[in-house]
Amino acid sequence: MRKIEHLGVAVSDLQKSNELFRKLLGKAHYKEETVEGEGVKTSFFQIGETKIELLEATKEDSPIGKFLSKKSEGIHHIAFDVEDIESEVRRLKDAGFEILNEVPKIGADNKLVVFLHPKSTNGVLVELCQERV
Ligand SMILES: CC[C@H](C(=O)O)C(=O)SCCNC(=O)CCNC(=O)[C@H](O)C(C)(C)COP(=O)(O)OP(=O)(O)OC[C@H]1O[C@@H](n2cnc3c(N)ncnc32)[C@H](O)[C@@H]1OP(=O)(O)O
Ligand SMILES: [Co+2]
Repeated sequence: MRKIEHLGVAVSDLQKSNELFRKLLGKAHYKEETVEGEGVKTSFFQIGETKIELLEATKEDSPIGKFLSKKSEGIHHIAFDVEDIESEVRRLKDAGFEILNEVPKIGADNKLVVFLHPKSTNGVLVELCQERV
């Protein structure tokens, strides 16, 4: 793990939250991107070395849709930047963490991503991100 890549925040209305975070952070988001496979539309704010990723569900039956139906808006996951996602998956699996998708999938912001189940990470949904070349 090289650094915190982003903090994922689940929101109900991406445009409203873009404006709120623009006021909060004093700068606008640098991109919006929909990840069809995840049923999510994202918006990214760069803050120093790390980012805030706002996440709005594009369909009810999606991780963010389910999260918002059971909980409220707020912090959804923490993402770590890794150099070699496949070796990190092997290391973490050997260390007893539950990997949700052993095969990395395409994420937002030009990344390959893997998620760990929160029940094996003290209740924190963890995402691993590797820059796609
Ligand atoms: C990839 C695009 C983008 C990127 O950065 O590139 C993203 O980050 S997309 C983010 C959205 N995608 C995901 O989150 C994929 C991984 N998530 C999942 O597979 C599910 O959401 C999962 C397995 C974490 C939860 O599934 P589900 O909601 O169907 O199950 P439950 O509601 O029964 O939850 C089980 C258990 O986990 C707790 N939970 C659920 N979500 C979270 C969370 N975000 N943080 C912490 N804990 C969470 C939930 O409370 C249940 O706990 P329990 O004690 O059993 O009540
Ligand atoms: Co993320």
